[in-house]
Amino acid sequence: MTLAPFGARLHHALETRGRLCVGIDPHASLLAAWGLGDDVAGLERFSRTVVEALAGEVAVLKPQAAFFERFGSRGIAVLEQTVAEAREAGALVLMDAKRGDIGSTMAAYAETFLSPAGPLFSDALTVSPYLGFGSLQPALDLARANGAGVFALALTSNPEGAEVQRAVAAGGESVAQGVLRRLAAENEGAEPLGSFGAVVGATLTEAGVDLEINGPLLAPGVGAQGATAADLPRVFGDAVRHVVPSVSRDVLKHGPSVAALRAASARFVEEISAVVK
Ligand SMILES: O=C(O)c1cc(=O)[nH]c(=O)n1[C@@H]1O[C@H](COP(=O)(O)O)[C@@H](O)[C@H]1O
Repeated sequence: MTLAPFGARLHHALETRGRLCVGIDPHASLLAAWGLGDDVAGLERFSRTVVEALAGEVAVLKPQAAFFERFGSRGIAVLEQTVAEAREAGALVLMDAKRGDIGSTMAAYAETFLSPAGPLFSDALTVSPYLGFGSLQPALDLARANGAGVFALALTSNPEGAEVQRAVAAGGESVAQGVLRRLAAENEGAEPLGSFGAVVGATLTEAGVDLEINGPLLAPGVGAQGATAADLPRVFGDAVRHVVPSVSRDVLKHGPSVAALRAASARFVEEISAVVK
């Protein structure tokens, strides 16, 4: 089955389900708080509960691969199952694996996450452009061919990111602005929204870059990292209409109650809809 372009699928999901991405980040501390063991059985129960609670409700679920990989092959099996079940229930799955490497290796990462033949096929993948934006080409090409998307790190939510991302490259453009410019070129002409997004932290005091990339702007940092929905218009300006706020711990801490997880995510959707029209 050929999928419609990711940007169009995301646009539809945000319109119908509300503007929110919830991260599936099974921290050891959350497993303990949910009364689960810090083991594969705990991981599986945690992930299944989040999928049961939210995959039929929120636009995007974002499993953070590291929390599955730390259990080795059995953790990856849980990740495969999580992706499949979440997609089956109607959520778009954004695999948060932040991959980035020389082009020939990037092609293998792209095969892993962006080829429908693979067991980890996801609707989109986070990638790091810091081996040079051009090194991402195999992922961009495979995503485009398969109706998937890519989110490249532009201005991350952590304070350490600025030393690299705000650095001014030859020609006077910041490194982050260069990433955004290349994403805009990939999205040129796409309607209603391009498939190539940027990650821009909601925790920034100001963006200070041109965010008009005709693509989605994933905004982690809402909740546990201190940003709120009310910060979004200040950080994103007019481009706030393309923002996809992402929350992990501040939703997940309400589990294991399915009803409480749903209520928490619904509260975020409501708060966000009050500031992003
Ligand atoms: O790509 C990401 O999702 C990401 C980028 C970024 O700049 N900052 C950031 O926090 N993230 C991820 O977003 C999630 C944030 O989790 P919470 O702070 O618990 O909401 C984690 O999975 C991070 O790895």
